[in-house]
Amino acid sequence: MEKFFHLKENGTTVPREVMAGLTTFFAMAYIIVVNPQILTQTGMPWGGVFLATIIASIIGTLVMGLFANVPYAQAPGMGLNAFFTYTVCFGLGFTWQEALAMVFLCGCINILITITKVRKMIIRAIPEPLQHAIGGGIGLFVAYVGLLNVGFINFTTKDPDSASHGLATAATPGLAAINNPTLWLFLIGLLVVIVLTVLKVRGGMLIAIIATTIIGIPMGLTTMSNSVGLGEMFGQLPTTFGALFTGEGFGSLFGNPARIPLVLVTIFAFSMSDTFDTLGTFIGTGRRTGIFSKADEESVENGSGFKTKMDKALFADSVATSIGSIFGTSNTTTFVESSAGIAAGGRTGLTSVTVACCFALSVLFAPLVSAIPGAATAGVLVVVGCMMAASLKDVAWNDITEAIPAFFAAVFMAFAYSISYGIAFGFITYCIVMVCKKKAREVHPMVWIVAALFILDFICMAALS
Ligand SMILES: Nc1nc2[nH]cnc2c(=O)[nH]1
Repeated sequence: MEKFFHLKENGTTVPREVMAGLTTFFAMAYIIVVNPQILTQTGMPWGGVFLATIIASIIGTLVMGLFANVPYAQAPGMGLNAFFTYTVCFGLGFTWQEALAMVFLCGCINILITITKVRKMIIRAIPEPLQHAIGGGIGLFVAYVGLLNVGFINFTTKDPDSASHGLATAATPGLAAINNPTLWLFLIGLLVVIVLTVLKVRGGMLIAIIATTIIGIPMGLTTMSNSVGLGEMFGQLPTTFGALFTGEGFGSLFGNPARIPLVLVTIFAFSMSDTFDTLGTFIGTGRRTGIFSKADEESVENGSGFKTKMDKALFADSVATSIGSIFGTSNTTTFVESSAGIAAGGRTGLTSVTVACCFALSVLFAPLVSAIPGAATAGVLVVVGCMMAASLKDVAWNDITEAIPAFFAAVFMAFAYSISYGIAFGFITYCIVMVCKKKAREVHPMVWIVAALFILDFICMAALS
């Protein structure tokens, strides 16, 4: 164990890693039920997506732990499963088999830009203040994921008459009325995790999740209502497994030449979002905790192959998407919830292996795992977000030229509910600021390229919508 994971060298122990793994798993276990809820709207079978979600998470997380030896867990991401269902299938009219084929190609592009070190070159090119802003912004994003999951922040639909007055008709965000048991349980959980964190109780996050789940029993919130038979689940897996390679997947995707530009633009949008989601997660969580050192990030030209932790972690992330799509799920990505386990002391791949074991057990204990209410984990995500927001202190906020790109990167991440779009706005405004300062030449070519690609992405998305 010691030899494989280098626990001493990373200043950690087996119990700490296992505790961190459990913390990360409980913080992200909701994806096991939420991902099927979203993807089945496209017509995919529940049991098949449920198993695909777990299998993709196990494989992706194991590769991360055993190959890269870093404490990150992977699962199908919430941003991209919504994009898969609502934009690609509902909006653009692709079938779920065709959408899976595009996710597979997006995974292949990820692998290509990882082995050619393009992803790492992008990381290196990001100016330091933007890196801090991305780290802090991920904190805002994590906290927002928690608040939205539990409905503490909700959206009230505006009066449709607003349109006739030239006003936006979309929903207005606001604080929910605290008049239901879910929000009471969330506040209890938040209180528990704040107290345990401030008192520096070891395993405080995990204790908070378990305690809140137990408190939820008499409140009727910790229930096993999501149970499905194992036989039923395995019976449905063949419907999703390999569906992308059939005539309904790749066969039909490239069968109509008139639709190929649309297919290419959609794959491009998938890839931009997936790539920058991961970069943001690694930069945001890995730097401050020392999981990835600066030297690790900078070693890009010094070697070929996968020599550093960062190279291996990026590779682990890139293979998971294609593997997940073969089993039947949208893009698998490195979860920001891994930061809960990192905050609990996780530093090596043993944390990830623990998460992967929990995912494997969750097939057998599906009703039990799905019984953990969102209200029990949301408080942990808010406090983890608060810890990660510390990176914002390294931005020189009184220098407006640094503050503008940093603000856009950090705050848009939460406003747009997308790590990638936060990074997009950070890059674009950074280029604008540098041009105004007559320092355009100092901008790394990679930053120009990425900013231009994001603008192209926004134009394509606007044209398609
Ligand atoms: N990085 C990341 N973490 C997540 N956790 C839940 N959904 C996501 C996602 O889309 N990206």
